[in-house]
Order: sequence, then structure tokens, then C-alpha cells
Amino acid sequence: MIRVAIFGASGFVGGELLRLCAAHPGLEAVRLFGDSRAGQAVEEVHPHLALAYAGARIEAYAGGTSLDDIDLVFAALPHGQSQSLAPAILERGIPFVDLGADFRLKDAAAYEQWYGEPHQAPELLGAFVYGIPELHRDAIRSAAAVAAAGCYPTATILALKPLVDAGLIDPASLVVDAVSGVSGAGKGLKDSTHFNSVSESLSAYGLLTHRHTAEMEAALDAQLLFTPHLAPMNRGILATCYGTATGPMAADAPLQALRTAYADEPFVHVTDQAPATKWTLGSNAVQVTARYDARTGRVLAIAALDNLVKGAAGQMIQCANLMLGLDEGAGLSTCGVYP
Ligand SMILES: NC(=O)C1=CN([C@@H]2O[C@H](COP(=O)(O)OP(=O)(O)OC[C@H]3O[C@@H](n4cnc5c(N)ncnc54)[C@H](OP(=O)(O)O)[C@@H]3O)[C@@H](O)[C@H]2O)C=CC1
Ligand SMILES: CC(=O)N[C@@H](CCC(=O)OP(=O)(O)O)C(=O)O
Repeated sequence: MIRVAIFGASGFVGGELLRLCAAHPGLEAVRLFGDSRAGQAVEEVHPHLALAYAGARIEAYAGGTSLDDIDLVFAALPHGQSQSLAPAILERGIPFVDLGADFRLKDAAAYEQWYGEPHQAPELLGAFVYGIPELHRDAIRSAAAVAAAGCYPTATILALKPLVDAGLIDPASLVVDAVSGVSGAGKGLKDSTHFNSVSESLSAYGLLTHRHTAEMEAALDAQLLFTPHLAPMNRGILATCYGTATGPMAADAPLQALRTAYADEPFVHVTDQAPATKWTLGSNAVQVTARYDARTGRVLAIAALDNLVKGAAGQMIQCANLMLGLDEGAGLSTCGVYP
């Protein structure tokens, strides 16, 4: 078995990593690092994982020998934290999949612009491959470190990339309205994510300046106005994307472009229905569709995924499977939980 250390094991994504590792034929989560929950049993922190992790505990990372005998590191930490952690992992040559945004941008100046602070390890930015397997499979296979894309970027990029690449949509005209379940904000309680703020309400946030804009623009080589929204649901991302068509086209041209791009992709389902987040609950699947609207001259593309699986832990495992030479889909389901 491949021995896995998880940083952020007591968080929402960490819990999903533990759940997915428990069902993975080749991965065993053996070191579970946390912060304020260090010392607590997994069954206390993640009661839904009690049977699979009986006796296991969350521990504090002490550096030094903590990573001895570890074959793979996952980090799901608040952004900024991986910058000080990465050197120790990379020096030891341990394959590393990071989910924070620390190494997703290639340019330290762009990081500072969007995250409001200087990057602490700019010399390592080039060591990380951006982690969307559907777009960067070969690079991920040979990477020492992967910066896995998160929930909003994965949904948006997978919906739009084939349309930009096929020249169907003006890359300077992209507008994305994306809706997230509350687990996307992590488990810490804030005024904006309190039950009373979220229940029976739908709100936009991060107007004009949301930090994910930069990585979406980089991946799409485009300009994009991104507006995220918070919805009263636990999980799910629905990204509704618009762009100006480059010219008249067949009504089904965008859908065909998606079908061509994703014909062999095990986790992307191109549908002619309007996708719903519930179809992807608990699975590593993405559901995408697209339309050309001759009346307005616009192209519409929509993606739905589970923010904690394809938008986080599932994506990390898919990347790790590639890095380790395992079956890419090992431990990952394409079946959602419904109803
Ligand atoms: N939630 C989501 O849907 C997605 C999240 N992400 C990204 O993944 C990362 C984790 O997200 P999520 O699981 O939701 O967050 P949570 O807030 O649920 O979990 C954060 C984890 O990090 C640990 N932690 C917090 N501060 C520190 C610190 N200073 N040093 C070491 N460990 C620390 C926490 O430990 P403890 O609890 O013990 O204090 C906890 O295990 C973030 O970067 C987020 O942006 C990306 C895609 C989707
Ligand atoms: C609902 C909510 O608050 N969502 C988070 C994004 C989730 C996340 O951290 O995703 P990335 O990995 O792509 O950074 C936010 O808007 O900051």
C-alpha cells in the first residue's frame, strides 16, 4: 500500500480525502495532520468515518521525521500554509498534491496581486503542474508536485476550455456566474456562512475581485468576469458561463465541441439536459452542456460538480493516481448519490 500523509485531515476536504482513501485499493492514510483538532480521535472529528478509521487520531505536524516512510502527501490547508510546507516535501522527493491556491499561479507578481501578500516560495512555483487531469494529463503523470485546481476553476475551465479552443467563443467576452454549496467555504463558522445567513437566501460575493479569476484566466488564456454565489445547500458547484460567439454557427456546435473534447474522459459527462448539482453528489463526475443562442449571438455553457470531490479531494486522488502510475480512476466513483 502507498502510505499517505494528509495535511488538513480535520477539515472538510481532509474528511473527503479520508473517505476516498478508505475505499481506494492502493492508498492508505497513515499520518493525519491537523491544527486545532490535533490530539482528537478521527471518530470525534469525523464521526461518519468512525468505522474506517477506528483508533486513528489527528496529530500535530512536528516536522523532522514526521514524513519518514511516507510515499505521498496531500495538503488541504488554508491558502498560504503550503508555501512553508512545500520545501520539506519536495526535498524528500515525495509526490505532493496540494489543493490550496499557493502554487496554482505561475507568476509571483500575479499571486501578490490577487492574494494581497507576497509569495513565500516563488522559486517553487515552476515545480508545480496545474492539476486538472482532463487538460494536463501527461504533465501530471511526470510531475513531482501538482497544484490541484479547486471547485470554481474546475467547473468553469471544463465548461469553457473546449469552446475557446475550438474558436467558437470570443475569449475576451467571458462571463461566469457560479453557485456554491456552503461546504465550499470550509468548516470554520463565519457570519456569512452561519445557518441564519444562508438558509432561505442566495447571495453573490467577491464582486469583480474573486481570487479564482486569475487562475481561470490563465488556464483559458482569456478575460473573464467571475461572480460567485452562495446557495443554501451543503455541496455542489453550478457554473453558468457565457461568451460572445465568434460568428454564426450550428445550434449544436458548442455541444458537439464538448462531446469531441471529452469523448474519452471517464469523469466528464456531456449532457443535452441542463445539469444539476445533485447529479454529482458524492461522485467525481462533472456534468457539462452548452448551447448557441442565435438570437443574442452568445454561447452558453454550464458545468455541475461536487465541490468536495471533483472540485477537491477526488481531483487530488485522480492527480495522485496519475503521478503514481495507478489506474486514473482508482478509488473514484462516477455515480452520484440520489435522492
Ligand atoms: N471546501 C471546498 O469545497 C474546497 C476547498 N478548497 C481548498 O482546500 C483547502 C482546505 O479547505 P477546507 O477543507 O474546506 O477547509 P477547512 O477549514 O474545513 O479545513 C482546514 C484544515 O486546515 C487545518 N489548518 C487550519 N489552519 C492551519 C494551520 N495554520 N496550520 C496547519 N493546519 C491548519 C485545519 O485544522 P484544524 O481543523 O485541526 O484546526 C483543517 O484540518 C483550502 O485551501 C480551500 O481553499 C479547494 C476546493 C474546494
Ligand atoms: C463558498 C466559498 O466560500 N467558496 C470558496 C472557494 C472554495 C475554494 O477554496 O476553492 P478553491 O480551491 O478553488 O480555492 C471561496 O469563494 O473562497
